[in-house]
Amino acid sequence: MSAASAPLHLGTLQLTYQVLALLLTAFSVGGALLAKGRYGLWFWVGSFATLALFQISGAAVLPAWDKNAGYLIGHLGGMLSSLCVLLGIRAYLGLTLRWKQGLAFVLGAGAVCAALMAAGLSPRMSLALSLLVSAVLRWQAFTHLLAAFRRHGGTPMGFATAIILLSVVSHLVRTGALLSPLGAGYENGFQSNAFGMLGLIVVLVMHGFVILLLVTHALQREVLSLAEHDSLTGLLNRRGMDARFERLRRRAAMQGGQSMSLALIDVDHFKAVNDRLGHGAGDDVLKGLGALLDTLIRPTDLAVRLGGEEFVLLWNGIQPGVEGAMAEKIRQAVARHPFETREGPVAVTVSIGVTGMPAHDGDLESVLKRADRALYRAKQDGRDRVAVDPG
Ligand SMILES: Nc1nc2c(ncn2[C@@H]2O[C@H](COP(=O)(O)OP(=O)(O)OP(=O)(O)O)[C@@H](O)[C@H]2O)c(=O)[nH]1
Repeated sequence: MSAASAPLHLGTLQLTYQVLALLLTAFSVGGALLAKGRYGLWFWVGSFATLALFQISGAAVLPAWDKNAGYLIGHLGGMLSSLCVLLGIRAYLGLTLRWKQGLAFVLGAGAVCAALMAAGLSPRMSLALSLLVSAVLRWQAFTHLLAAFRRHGGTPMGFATAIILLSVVSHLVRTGALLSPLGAGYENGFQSNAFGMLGLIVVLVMHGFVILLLVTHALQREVLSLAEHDSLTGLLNRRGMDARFERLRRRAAMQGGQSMSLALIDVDHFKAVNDRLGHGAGDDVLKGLGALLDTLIRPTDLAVRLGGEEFVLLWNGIQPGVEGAMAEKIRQAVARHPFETREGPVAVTVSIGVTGMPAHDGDLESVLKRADRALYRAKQDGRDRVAVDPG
């Protein structure tokens, strides 16, 4: 990492690298400010800044005092930068940071590097060790990203994962090269310094790409989530239900054809609530109903706001024939629940049309039609009741 810190003067190449590193730092600070510090971007900024600052001080300042300290500070900078990459990815994925353990690991490795050089071993060995430590930290970052990619997919996440893996490989290759006869000229040779600086620039550009890819991935997920959720209640909307239904149906079919049931829920005389208390209070009722329905289902079931005052519950993996009783429990829970609104508590009732379907031949359109037929009956029969369509 700190091949750049070897010469005691700032050559043209070195200056170019450091200007580039500072420009990239400024660029990512701007990006982080724009993104309001989300996605753990500050750690990425840290990774740039650490590399740049440590390289500059390692190359330009400390060697005048102690050449080995110059090397050491550069090697430490490389490891801290890799730690920033790991923390950035952990923050981005919402994992606990564990920065104290990371810092202790890096500082411990730094102490070993210092001891190696104090014992008369070449800075080459210290660099090799620090690159190995960086590879370990980056490998952890890679495993986190890979797990996230397996869960969520997405091309940008795939590329980001591949780039981090590439950076692990490049660190290992550099370690190998340093330990082989190829690394012999590390301390003095202009060529190996040039090679080292080129490596650093590649790492910085890689970091830049990973940031862009992760931000793209996060934005893509945000847009998809907005498109599939209802803004008032936060429940899935029709599009979100369509997207998940097929997956649920296939899973239920694979698990031995367990059946699914769909309940279509409609608030009774909702127009009267709006007319009496205003649209705002009506919205509060819908929000409260959405929240209540969400608490009444299992995490594997779906709660959906289909539109207006119409909701859907989709139960999967239930025994055939129990859907009527389940819908009745929902009806009673709604009737008992006072909904908090800006105009005070409001009580509403719901009518529910419910129907079951064998998982293997469920077709959402026809199931919805059957539930709608049952709902129509529940309304006709006087509301605040459940009607079952036998399918
Ligand atoms: N506050 C609010 N009202 C909505 C929203 N979407 C639809 N509505 C209202 O919901 C009411 C639905 O009225 P209707 O379809 O006549 O049904 P209802 O009054 O509930 O009567 P029944 O369903 O026959 O019991 C209409 O007044 C719509 O304006 C919404 O997002 N917020």
